[in-house]
Amino acid sequence: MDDLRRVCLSFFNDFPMEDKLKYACQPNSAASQGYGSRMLVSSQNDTVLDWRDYFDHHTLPLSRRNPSFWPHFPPEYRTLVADYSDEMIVLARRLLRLISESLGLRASCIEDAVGEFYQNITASYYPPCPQPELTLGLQSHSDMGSITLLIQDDVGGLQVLKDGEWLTVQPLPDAILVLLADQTEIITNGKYRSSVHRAVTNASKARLSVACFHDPAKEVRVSPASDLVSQSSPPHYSSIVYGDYVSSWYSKGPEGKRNLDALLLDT
Ligand SMILES: O=C(O)CCC(=O)C(=O)O
Ligand SMILES: [Fe+2]
Repeated sequence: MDDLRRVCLSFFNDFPMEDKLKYACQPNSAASQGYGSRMLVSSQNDTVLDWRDYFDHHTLPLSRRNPSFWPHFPPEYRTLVADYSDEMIVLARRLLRLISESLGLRASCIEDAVGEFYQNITASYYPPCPQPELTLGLQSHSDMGSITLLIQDDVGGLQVLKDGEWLTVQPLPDAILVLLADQTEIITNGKYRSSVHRAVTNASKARLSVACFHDPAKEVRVSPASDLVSQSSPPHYSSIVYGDYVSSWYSKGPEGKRNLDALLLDT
């Protein structure tokens, strides 16, 4: 984890901008792989940008993994990202099995509902911000997919919303933070909630985090697990094709959990 943080930080800090831009993601396409600073594609000019640069890597399934699109410096960068991807998918699966079992479901229930995992790894770099009170590093959102595994450095700035209050997640060197995401909330019919989080900036130090997302394929239709739904326990969410969920997220923006809230049924 330390090695991964080190090489990611080195890409943002040690590369001249013209070299970084050789890896630029496509400007008008949401979630394209590469280096960028603008996650949301909006037709409006008044969009508030996050105080963040990022590098997004497509890591799984292996058919999407092409390390030649990733930074070639430091030399071990690409191997470290690939190895990290392989380790994190094992952990993500284990956690989803435990979550399924904790609800009395068969262990593979959430995995079966997600189908083949689409994993992306995003390194986020938040430069020092002269007036941190005026902006956010990353606006309030919940992640779209099933489960996110996140590591951060020792600077701190990640906050999670709990009972209406923003709590700062204290950085711990060896901690992997587990953030449940929206599709797990749908599949578990709200028994597990996706976490609302954001990143704040600070005036003096740059901050790095690396998030590993695990999503369904775009064509998968996600709905509450049938074993959790009965006459006495009706579904709380309408089903949705994951690709449609992603499109709406990118076009409207997250604003906390508004995209998930739009699926809530009146029960
Ligand atoms: O930088 C962080 O700690 C949060 C990153 C995050 O939430 C994301 O990339 O979705
Ligand atoms: Fe997130």
